[in-house]
Amino acid sequence: MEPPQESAAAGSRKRRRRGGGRNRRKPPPSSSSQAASPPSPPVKRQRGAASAAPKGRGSASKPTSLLEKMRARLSGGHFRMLNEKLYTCSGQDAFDYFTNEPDLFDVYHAGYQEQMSHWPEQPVNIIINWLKSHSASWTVADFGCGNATIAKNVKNKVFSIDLVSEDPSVIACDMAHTPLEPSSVDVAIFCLSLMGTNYASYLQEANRVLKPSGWLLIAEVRSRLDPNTGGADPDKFCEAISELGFSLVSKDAKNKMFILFYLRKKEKSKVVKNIDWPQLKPCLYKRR
Ligand SMILES: C[S@@+](CC[C@H](N)C(=O)[O-])C[C@H]1O[C@@H](n2cnc3c(N)ncnc32)[C@H](O)[C@@H]1O
Repeated sequence: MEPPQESAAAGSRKRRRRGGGRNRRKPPPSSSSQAASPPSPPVKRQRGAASAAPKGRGSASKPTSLLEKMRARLSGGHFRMLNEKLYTCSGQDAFDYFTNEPDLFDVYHAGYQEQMSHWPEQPVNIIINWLKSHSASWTVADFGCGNATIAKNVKNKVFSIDLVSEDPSVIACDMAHTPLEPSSVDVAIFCLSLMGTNYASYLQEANRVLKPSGWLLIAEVRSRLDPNTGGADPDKFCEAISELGFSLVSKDAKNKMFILFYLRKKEKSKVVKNIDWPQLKPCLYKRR
């Protein structure tokens, strides 16, 4: 598979800098708190900072002046608004929204990184280690890649997919409809990214692009899958994915903030119509 073309993305970035920026769907690669309580405010995202930030330490520097404090408070509120939007609208609506306002992607990710800096462990790091312990020749699709941390930390060929492309290697699209070829990837990853109300269509897309026996890794916020706090029943969630054509290999529920599911695409599966997908509770962050 060829990587997405650089020129289109570079053009897209230039257009955004001019203020009229829009996402461009890249040409298809050819065959080839959780309610965490935020103490410190989000800061502007640094590229690649996700994996570089030491655990348990915020990437934010402490605001000193009153003006800085007010700015931080405003951007924290903005992050929570964007986060709620992503959890309560469809992928297509989210794509249209961020395409029209691509700078909001930075606002969202600054706030997201700030929240993650308080998590004792980040699921993306566990996934990176899992990939490193398997074949580097596997092709990976990272659905909802954010800062493309996975692509930056493994040797594998990674198709990084998100609503906005700030890097030529990231494919900007609604991940319900990617330009990837059918049966073309060995691993599909959703790391805290099953956000839209139509999340089932993202998993259907992963099913389409995965090779038979390919791996599906899903990390989700614990509270979204906790029936005791209004979340979905994790067994029902797994049952629905199984009806889509996957077998659960293992479930890692030992982390405080998230659950990780390791599934494999069945060699052959009969098509189940009308799968009963449980609703995943939006993960809304409290104001700290
Ligand atoms: C919570 S962030 C996680 C980012 C990254 N996976 C990580 O673990 O650091 C979720 C990401 O999914 C992306 N996302 C949500 N819905 C999407 C959609 N329909 N299509 C593409 N990306 C989407 C968001 O833009 C965001 O970057």
